[in-house]
Amino acid sequence: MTAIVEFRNVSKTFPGTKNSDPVKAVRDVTIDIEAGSITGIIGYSGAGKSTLVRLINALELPDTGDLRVDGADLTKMKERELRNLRSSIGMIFQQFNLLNSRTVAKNVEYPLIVAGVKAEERAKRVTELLQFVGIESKRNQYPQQLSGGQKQRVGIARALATNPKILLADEATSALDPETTAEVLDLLKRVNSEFGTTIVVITHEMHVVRSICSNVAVMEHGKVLEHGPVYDVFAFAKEEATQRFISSTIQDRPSPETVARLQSLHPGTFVTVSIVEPPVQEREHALQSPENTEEPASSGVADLLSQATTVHKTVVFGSITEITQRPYGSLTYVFDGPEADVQQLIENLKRITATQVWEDQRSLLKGDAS
Ligand SMILES: Nc1ncnc2c1ncn2[C@@H]1O[C@H](COP(=O)(O)OP(=O)(O)OP(=O)(O)O)[C@@H](O)[C@H]1O
Repeated sequence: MTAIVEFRNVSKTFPGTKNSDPVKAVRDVTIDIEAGSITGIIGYSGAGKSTLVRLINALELPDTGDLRVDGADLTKMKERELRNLRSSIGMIFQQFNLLNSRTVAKNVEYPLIVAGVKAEERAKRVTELLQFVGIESKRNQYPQQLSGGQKQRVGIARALATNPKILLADEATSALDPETTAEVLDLLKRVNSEFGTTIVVITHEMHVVRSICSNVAVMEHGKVLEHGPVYDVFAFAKEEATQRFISSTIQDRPSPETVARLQSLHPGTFVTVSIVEPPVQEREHALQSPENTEEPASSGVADLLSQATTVHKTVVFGSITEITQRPYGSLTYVFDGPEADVQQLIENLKRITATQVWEDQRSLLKGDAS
């Protein structure tokens, strides 16, 4: 893996005002952003996501730490070099930030004029870009005549005009409806795969991460809590903040209320098992060593269940989805049978996958009219 952005112990504090204390927006962050990746930066409002990303294109400068972008040490650059860096990194925004007094074509042409590209070449490039984002027929219209999705296409064409190696997207789909969001995300995927552009996506929407990102960093209070391949961070989240994020968008486990209702219908021990594959590194290791025949948890779980012949098993809740083309989710079973055999089965399951044994939740149903 080659890093195109390297943060080393980077911090950024905004000075306080008369009425407010200084804000430590980014605290001691050390991460690499992989060249050619689509990396999501997630976290609640105020976590420091925008500041982290604005450090990459030098819209903010670090107070301490080292920051290398495409091999160059940003903290040692002179103002002119910083200006060059800023114009060499594309950026798109939630509110599109188009120039309303200029046509679509003129908006896309603008960065080329700033970069000193000759008129003939500019015209060719603008047409190419508008074709790529699928909006050539609107070239002479003004931004206010366009839908949100069309405006963001113009934003993407403009951001790509100077062939940036890095494209930063700050909540670029948050103002769009779900269908348009999907189209814009597809377009970003094409930018990544056809031009090899590294894309850094700030988002509070987990489905954005699930559908396009290869890597993800989770931020809270200015710190990067976890980062790595999306599947590994999601399936093996260590930090509570990450787990909260995941459960807020992927309802893969029954709520305690659901379990309470199910418990009133089924006698037995309620057990929820995670259905995930091993982390990426372990999987790659397994592929490289043919003697290693480790199975995904789903087949291991199935084997253990079928071996426990004295225990009756009923699936009462299940949600399995895909994250980066790998299974992710859980199944909830009711086990009924001799106590020792049920406990043995649970112990065996715990050895291969995250396994939650539910206490009796039925007290939650008290006062419930239904
Ligand atoms: N220019 C600034 N001056 C002072 N404080 C700032 C400035 N920019 C950001 N902050 C503060 O730094 C903290 C992190 O802000 P930032 O915008 O990076 O977070 P975020 O995770 O992107 O949040 P959001 O999703 O709401 O944009 C916040 O407390 C914010 O108020």
